[in-house]
Amino acid sequence: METFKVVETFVSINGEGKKAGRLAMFIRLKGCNLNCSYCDTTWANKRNAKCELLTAPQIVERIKEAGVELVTLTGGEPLLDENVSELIGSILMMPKVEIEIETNGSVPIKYYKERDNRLTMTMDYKLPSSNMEESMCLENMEYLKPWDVVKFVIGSREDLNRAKEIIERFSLCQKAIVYFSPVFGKIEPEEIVEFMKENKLNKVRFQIQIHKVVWDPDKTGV
Ligand SMILES: C[S@@+](CC[C@H](N)C(=O)[O-])C[C@H]1O[C@@H](n2cnc3c(N)ncnc32)[C@H](O)[C@@H]1O
Ligand SMILES: Nc1nc2[nH]cc(C(=O)O)c2c(=O)[nH]1
Ligand code: SF4
Ligand SMILES: [Mg+2]
Repeated sequence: METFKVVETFVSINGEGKKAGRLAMFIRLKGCNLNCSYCDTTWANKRNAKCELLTAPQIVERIKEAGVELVTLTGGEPLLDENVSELIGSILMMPKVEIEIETNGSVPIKYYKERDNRLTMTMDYKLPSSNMEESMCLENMEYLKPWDVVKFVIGSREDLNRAKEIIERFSLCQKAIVYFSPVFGKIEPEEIVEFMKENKLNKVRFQIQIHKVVWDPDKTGV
């Protein structure tokens, strides 16, 4: 049976996205195809990162034991694993369980177009300060569902202007739920709110990663 490279599993409150504040079981898969300037999980992307090789039924068992109703599949980049749809299918077999996938915007999401709102894509659009913008898969914008999230993680004024451009170019606020969030500690959060006010971004939601306020920002497993 296929196995998945799991660098950590833990239960915490979800600190990001539209399900923020709710208890969630986090499944973090190893490895990433990007190298964002601000990445807070570079340890999980290293070739020699320690991981467990777990089958889909083993992961499902962990979720059942934890007794949570929300699963956040993250990484690294979770959609890089060629068998990930098998894992997603197994998790969705559990009645009541919802799954949210944190994906970096560079991997096609069109393969998941037959889905309902128990499967949410929380997709980044990587802005100039990440140094990864050229890797974005723009075709993904056509496969967003109304319950999906597009997240702009902002580190500079240039990022703010670019985010606005992209929102307009792809009518993103009509297609999905849009968030602006600061690169932690890199930009005054107030500057983002001022930009939203100046530009009347009524449909954009502002968010700060909750877990970095509750715990030490460098702590893993929370
Ligand atoms: C660690 S990534 C893993 C999932 C996927 N690789 C991605 O980038 O979406 C999860 C989320 O954390 C965000 N993130 C990473 N480092 C951050 C930082 N220093 N400040 C704010 N958000 C950060 C990413 O932009 C992404 O939205
Ligand atoms: N509490 C908590 N919430 C999160 N939401 C998304 C996370 C991620 O690393 O993808 C994350 C995380 O690492 N911790
Ligand atoms: S895509 Fe996600 S995991 Fe990969 S380097 Fe960027 S923030 Fe980190
Ligand atoms: Mg995180």
